[in-house]
Amino acid sequence: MDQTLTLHPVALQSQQLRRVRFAILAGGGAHTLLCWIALQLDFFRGGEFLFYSLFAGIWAGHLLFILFMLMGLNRRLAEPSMIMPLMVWSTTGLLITALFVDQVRLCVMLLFFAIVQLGVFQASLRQFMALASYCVLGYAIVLGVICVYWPEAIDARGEWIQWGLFSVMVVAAMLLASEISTIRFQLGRRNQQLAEIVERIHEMAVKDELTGFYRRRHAMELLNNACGQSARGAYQLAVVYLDLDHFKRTNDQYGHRMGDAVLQRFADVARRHLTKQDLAARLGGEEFMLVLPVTDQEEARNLVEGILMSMRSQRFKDAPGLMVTVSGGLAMRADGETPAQLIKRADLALYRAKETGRDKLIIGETE
Ligand SMILES: Nc1nc2c(ncn2[C@@H]2O[C@H](COP(=O)(O)OP(=O)(O)OP(=O)(O)O)[C@@H](O)[C@H]2O)c(=O)[nH]1
Repeated sequence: MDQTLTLHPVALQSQQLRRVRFAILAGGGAHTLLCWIALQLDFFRGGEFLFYSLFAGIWAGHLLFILFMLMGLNRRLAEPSMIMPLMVWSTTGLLITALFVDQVRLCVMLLFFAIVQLGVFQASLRQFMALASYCVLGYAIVLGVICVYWPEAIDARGEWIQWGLFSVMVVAAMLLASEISTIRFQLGRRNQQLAEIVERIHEMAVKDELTGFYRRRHAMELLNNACGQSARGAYQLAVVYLDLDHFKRTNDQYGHRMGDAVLQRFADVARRHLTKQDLAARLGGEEFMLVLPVTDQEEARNLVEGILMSMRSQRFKDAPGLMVTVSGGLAMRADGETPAQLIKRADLALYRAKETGRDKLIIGETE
């Protein structure tokens, strides 16, 4: 029965994915170029074969990520931009190559800051911390391995000093990321509050406060849509006008507040009989409209008779003698019939129900 407004951020997501794909290509390209220059300058221990084998593996990983995105498989993931796996993979690429580029190791490791900026607006602070720890520890392990296996290739003291500097820079970057993360969190909360306010204003504009049913104007728009869908053969459509009997008497005898309670009780009872596809509106005072997509007239009649019967059996604690009945007029949408004609027939049927004794449902005839 509820119509909710949902914002579908598909465009935003695809823009984000394009950005990620570009970052993979640009970042991967910069990393490859830097190591290739190192290779040309004879700084790449292991030579050409190792260089090409390593980068074939790294690029295979990058291209797998891109392929995964192009095939749309990432949309099934909780985090479609796959920022965290991507950052971990790219950092791993840096660490592996850092093992072989002796003179420009720090330059290669500095590319980590380019990797971090990829997730600056998406990853959480905890994710950043985990990635930073992985990178700093990984860098330390790389240096440890070199010290053990190729001690002659490096100046260990100088390398550890560089590692210390790098670690300090990473901590500073994490503090900045934490600031950004806090701002992002506050903005997110503000956005959430705004969305809730907009939702509430929308609810107030389209829904009646007392019963929670749609107001007349919005209900007529929804009825137009439902008529269109019914005309395209989606379903048969029943429009029902319902009116509480002798409601003025209820107000006069038991007071306006009791009258309000009766209206709310009617709404609760009707709601229990309706499904998500049905639409209920308060047209004004004690007059209501139901729009029911059904398979046939019988289904609609049974549903409305159920509401009428339930209302008959309602009792009110503050007004023990009060019995509330409801009259109704039902019209099935005929081929080519406009919403206005359909409403008119339902209203006429309601009028006849009132004229012929109330507490009953009359089916409107087709013209
Ligand atoms: N308590 C309450 N009463 C309302 C509200 N809106 C309209 N009414 C009252 O509903 C009553 C409607 O009375 P009528 O139109 O004469 O209809 P009725 O007494 O139900 O008579 P029939 O429809 O012919 O059975 C009026 O007394 C209105 O003041 C509301 O929101 N709350």
